[in-house]
Amino acid sequence: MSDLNEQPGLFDDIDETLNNEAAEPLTSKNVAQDAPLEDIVLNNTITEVPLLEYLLAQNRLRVVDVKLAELLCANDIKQTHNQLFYIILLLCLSQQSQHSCLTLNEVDWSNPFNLRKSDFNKLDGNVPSTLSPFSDDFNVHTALSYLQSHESVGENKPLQLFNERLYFARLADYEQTLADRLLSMSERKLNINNEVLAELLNTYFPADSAIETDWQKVACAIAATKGFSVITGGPGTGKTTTVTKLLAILQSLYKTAPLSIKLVAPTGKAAARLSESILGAKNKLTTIPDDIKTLIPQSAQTIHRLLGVKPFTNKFRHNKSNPLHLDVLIIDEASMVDLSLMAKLIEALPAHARLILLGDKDQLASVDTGSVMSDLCQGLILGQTPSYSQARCDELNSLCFNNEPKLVAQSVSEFKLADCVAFLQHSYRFDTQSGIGQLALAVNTNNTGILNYVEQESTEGRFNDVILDYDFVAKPIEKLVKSAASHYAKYLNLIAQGADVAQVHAAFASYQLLAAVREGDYGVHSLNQRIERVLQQQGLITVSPNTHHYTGMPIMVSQNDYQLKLFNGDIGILMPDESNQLKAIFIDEQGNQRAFSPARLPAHDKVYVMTIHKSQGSEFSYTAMVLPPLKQARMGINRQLVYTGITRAKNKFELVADKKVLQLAMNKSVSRASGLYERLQF
Ligand SMILES: Nc1ncnc2c1ncn2[C@@H]1O[C@H](COP(=O)(O)OP(=O)(O)OP(=O)(O)O)[C@@H](O)[C@H]1O
Repeated sequence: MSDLNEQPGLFDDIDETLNNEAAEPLTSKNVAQDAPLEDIVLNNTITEVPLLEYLLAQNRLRVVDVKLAELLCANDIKQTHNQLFYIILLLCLSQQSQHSCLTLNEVDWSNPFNLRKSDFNKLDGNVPSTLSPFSDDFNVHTALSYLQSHESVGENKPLQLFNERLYFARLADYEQTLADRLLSMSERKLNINNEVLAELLNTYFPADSAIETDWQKVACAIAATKGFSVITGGPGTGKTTTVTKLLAILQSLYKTAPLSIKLVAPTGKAAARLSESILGAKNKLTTIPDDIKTLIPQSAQTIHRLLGVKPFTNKFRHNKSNPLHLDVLIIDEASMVDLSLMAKLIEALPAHARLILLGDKDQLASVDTGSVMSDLCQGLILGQTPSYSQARCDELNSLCFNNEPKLVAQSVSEFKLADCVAFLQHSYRFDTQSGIGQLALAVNTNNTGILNYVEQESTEGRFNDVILDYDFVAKPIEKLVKSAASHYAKYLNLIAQGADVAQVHAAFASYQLLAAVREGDYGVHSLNQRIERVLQQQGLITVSPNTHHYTGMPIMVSQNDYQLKLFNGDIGILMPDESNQLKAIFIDEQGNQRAFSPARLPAHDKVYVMTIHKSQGSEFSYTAMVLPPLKQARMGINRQLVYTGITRAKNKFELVADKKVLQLAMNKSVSRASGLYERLQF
């Protein structure tokens, strides 16, 4: 099965949820605190105890999972207890890897924990006699028949089945809520004058003979004619430009009663970036009349701020019974939004609202459970028309192309929302002359031909926006640390010169070193130390052994603090304030400066280097990325991770990696188990 057996904690931040959920109903994540192994009293029907002990000793399973499985199987009859117990453990494992469910027909029942017999050779004492606790003839049908008659499975029960998927009830409910609301939004009849809409589309997207199909125009037509839509595309394909034109079109259509539009993103950084991009697009788009421009908001906020966090709960001020006051909601960086947050957000929308999701379907999935964006974008292929129905093609051809049959139905889609999804396919930022764009394409499509081309062009100096350093033998890490220090010298010099906070922050954010892992020589911890040491040697910072904080230290908050309104992922820089007191100064998504004394800060880390996961939603003019050596890379490096890292770069990208690791990543695409798409099938 997919990546059920990966150990995420080793590589990424998936234990650090963006929305700090607490007090949720029963799941393996929140059922109880971990207890010592000896506290487990196993039901005497449990077989393969050495296997269980091995999984616990290897930290593959947690005691809390075992307790939960025991609890849910407490009343089972002897014959099924053992199997159900182990199935629930598999569900716990699946959820720890941020899957929404356990896909029963993908489980390898002969080796469900993906173990190697050779690993048992090193064991003393109780050696497992088998890789699987299930009998040889056990299969998905047996599993289903046991589960269907199980007292913990079903409506209003802790576990739920949907087709061949097993869920903790909470996640099944979120998925169903989301599917129902998206469908009803997409089916809502909108009162639009198609002639006026076609005219507006032609004004903002005049026919261009150089473009085969103007996908931006198609995207606008899709989003203007549906209550729910998705606009996806790679870096620089014009998502912000398109949505700005879309908002101009919508405000023109509803000129007599302007729409209340809200822009949100999952993190403060992403919201700040969206505000900046919308402002940039508004300034560039001279075809939008000024009276319409004033009706397009340019200030974005975080989803949490929009919903109104209730401190210390997992609840929001706005919900089904207290809906948001808005007509249109745009969610940028939607791939970062997890299932639970998306479901809560959708529930809080008033019945008449339109929802538009923006993002890159190929980026890393959300930190917490689910993969909503990629579920909704399943089946999109670069260079191909998405599977719109014939009726939708006719409608779009009439709105966008004066009835020219540019869009032709390819095949009948089984997906009920297929007509709501727009795919931007041409990058305006990274054309074929851009090494960054080509490298991102090579990785995203696992195309070694394009990779070879990028290598050749960058070696011969034709792609000067990409540096590929594969030379692991020559200890490139020294070079990388020195190079990072020389970049960071710029913002440190600005602090020394007393430059203003905005300038210092901008200089810091112009360069960022990303690492795929936390531990080891190529991990965040070690690299942070090394860069700090070089900066200290160069006299750019003064780190004293007695104080944890110093002038120039860049930090990233790692825990939400609702009181201070500082959130996981916020970046601050320590510098003296007007009264020469050392303060951590942050700039929020509205551009406001906020200073905190270091002692008051919530948990935070140094951030000369950040994980690729943490970099999602940000972009840096110069992005450097280091991947760990092959041995360490095998577990957690994948295509989505590397693609996300590359696409953070705006002007220059530097990769330090063993080429074999890059190839390994390109070959390994990961997906999360989810039933969202299935719930939206005809
Ligand atoms: N149709 C177009 N013709 C020419 N330039 C365009 C067009 N659409 C977008 N651009 C330009 O391409 C660049 C990227 O556009 P935009 O910021 O809208 O893309 P994006 O997909 O939102 O990018 P990001 O990767 O930052 O999310 C901008 O400079 C924009 O002005």
